[in-house]
Amino acid sequence: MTTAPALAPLIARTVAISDPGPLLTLLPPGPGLAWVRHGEGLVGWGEAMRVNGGGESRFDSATRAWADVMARAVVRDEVRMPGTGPVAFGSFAFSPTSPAGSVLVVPEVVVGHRGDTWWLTTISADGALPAPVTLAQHERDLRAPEGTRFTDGARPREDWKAAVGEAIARIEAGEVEKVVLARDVLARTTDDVDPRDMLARLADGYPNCWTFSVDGLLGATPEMLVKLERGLVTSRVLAGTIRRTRNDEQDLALAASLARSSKDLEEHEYAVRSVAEALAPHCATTNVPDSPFVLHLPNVMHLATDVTAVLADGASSLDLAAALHPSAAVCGTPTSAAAKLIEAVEGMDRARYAGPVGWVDGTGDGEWGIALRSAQFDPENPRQLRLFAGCGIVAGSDPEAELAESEAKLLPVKGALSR
Ligand SMILES: C=C(O[C@H]1C=CC=C(C(=O)O)[C@@H]1O)C(=O)O
Repeated sequence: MTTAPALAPLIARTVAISDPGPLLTLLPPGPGLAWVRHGEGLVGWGEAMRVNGGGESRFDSATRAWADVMARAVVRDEVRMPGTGPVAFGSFAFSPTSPAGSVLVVPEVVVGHRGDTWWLTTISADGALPAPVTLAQHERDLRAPEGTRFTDGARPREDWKAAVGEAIARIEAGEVEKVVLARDVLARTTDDVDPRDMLARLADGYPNCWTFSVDGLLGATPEMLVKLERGLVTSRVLAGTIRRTRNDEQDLALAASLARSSKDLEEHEYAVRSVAEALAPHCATTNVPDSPFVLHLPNVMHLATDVTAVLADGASSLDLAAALHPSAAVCGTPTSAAAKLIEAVEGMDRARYAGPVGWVDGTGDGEWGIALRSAQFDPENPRQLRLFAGCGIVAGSDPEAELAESEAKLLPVKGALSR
């Protein structure tokens, strides 16, 4: 783990501001940070502090580093809402063995919006007062470029289908009940991609999702691993998917069949159970609805359950994300056997795809989504990105249908990169 700079206290000041325009238009050129849904959320830029980590202890070391920083911080917060005061954006690798590790970034500037309130937080980590900031809007290009080429990533499609077949055989042999297998796709664009345009397209096309950007990982996830706000815990669990057609009537019939599909209900149940069990040690009461609802997104529909709970042990949102990861929505059941099966048959490094991504504030409140429907920029090459999608596999799965489902899940990011 590296923490820099060393011992100067973090100094942060939050003030209310008038509506500065849509959050995503405020990002200046460069690697921006974002967590936005329906126009609300946080954007940040500059880097007051960065904490890199990795391995099994990546969550612990991030939690400890953030607690140390906050213990020494000097904060003047005139707004006092979740997300005001200093915040850290973070992204964690799915697997402890991934070289992608983890990162927490404390920006120098954060702009937030919630309801009728907008705020500006300025942060410094060198002991000096934060520099004043003038906000400016930057028009974004919502039209995706032409000429982007997509090619198979670590494995050709036929190989991936064979891996799904292998997973089904192992499920039938009783090794696991459910496993999530993912694949990657490479995108090569003809011009440099401006991440801010990509974010604007994702937010425009998928307003019900959380559009995020942390350290070159961008996406629009529909799945909230955990949100903690003043003691109330919420988690949106997704598992069980059907592709949308372009016909509303047909989609309604498909939604009804999804809600009755025993294969999808089984896949969903595993995911809900894994979340409820992981929250239980931290919470006084947990409310799990009896049956899921169908979440309609422009590309797919999912079985969805909103789990709510009341925090009992003072855990932070980052602690809860660590306890919940990896849920059965991205790993499987039982967790450790499914993780081993993924290592054995998936054939790629997921890096930070399917890991927690989000933010935490100085009180521990925060929002951590699962980094789905996402792409990782190549730090060496702004014309190359790695896209990811995965599918829950149970005994009743079919490799061809899973490949088609993975393609449907790639649509948001593909659509943000090509016309
Ligand atoms: C693993 C992914 O989706 C998960 C979330 C929702 C539905 C899923 C499914 O039906 O397989 C997956 O569990 C992905 O989008 O890459």
